[in-house]
Amino acid sequence: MAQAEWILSCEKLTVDFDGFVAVNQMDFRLARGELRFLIGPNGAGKTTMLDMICGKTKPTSGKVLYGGTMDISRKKEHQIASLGIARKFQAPSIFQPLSVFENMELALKQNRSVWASLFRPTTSEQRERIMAGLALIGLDGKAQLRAGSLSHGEKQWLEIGMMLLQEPTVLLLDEPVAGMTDVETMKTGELLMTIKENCSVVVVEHDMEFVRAFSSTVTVMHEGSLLKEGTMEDIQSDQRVAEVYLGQKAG
Ligand SMILES: Nc1ncnc2c1ncn2[C@@H]1O[C@H](COP(=O)(O)OP(=O)(O)OP(=O)(O)O)[C@@H](O)[C@H]1O
Repeated sequence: MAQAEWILSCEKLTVDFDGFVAVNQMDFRLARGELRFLIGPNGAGKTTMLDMICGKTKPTSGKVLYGGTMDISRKKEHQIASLGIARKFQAPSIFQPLSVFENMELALKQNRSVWASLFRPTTSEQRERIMAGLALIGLDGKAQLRAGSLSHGEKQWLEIGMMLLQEPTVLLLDEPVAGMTDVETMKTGELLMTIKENCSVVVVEHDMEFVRAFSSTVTVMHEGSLLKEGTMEDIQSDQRVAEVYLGQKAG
């Protein structure tokens, strides 16, 4: 694949936390329009990889190329976010007392202060974008409900919907289905399959049923390094993966 087709390419990415090498010479490439799952046992370095991509943690060495050419590994977190790399953490950061619609309004006007944007009238074009976003995440029928009254899964979807209003190019998700019901988990997978048409997605995940159902390529990390990359079938039939990860889970 030509370099420009990789929306992200991490090359020999390494971070050393005072002598503890959490990620070690990690190569990771993400194609445009791809939904990639990043798995591995606890402490493998998955979250740290996302932290380095979004600028929360600075790599000790190696680089992250965005769009094939731009080295973003020394850029600040807000600069990386404004380039279109969005990071969602496990706990949803929504405004519980506000309605679902108001949360979306705030996200749309994110570059202004919370109070200023609340009192600025929403245009009909913005209203349409919000309703289209709510339809995508399945919350169009709940626009006027208080966000705090939503189920755990619905809150996660709302946060994803809010992030999508910023039209990111890459979405980084850390265990998005943790704590969800089976039905919510499947709906989330379907949502991600739709999202990836316009935005590449990286999902750090422990839920193997979820990964099996929605993955094409899976990246396995172990002790900070790449252990294996391939389809779920490739991963499951790999002896080393069984030993370090699936074997650990099974036994
Ligand atoms: N800021 C830090 N300082 C020191 N050590 C850190 C720091 N951040 C992470 N680590 C260590 O780096 C290793 C990798 O952590 P990381 O959270 O990336 O793993 P993970 O694969 O996401 O694990 P889990 O699946 O349990 O979330 C762990 O041993 C962790 O304790």
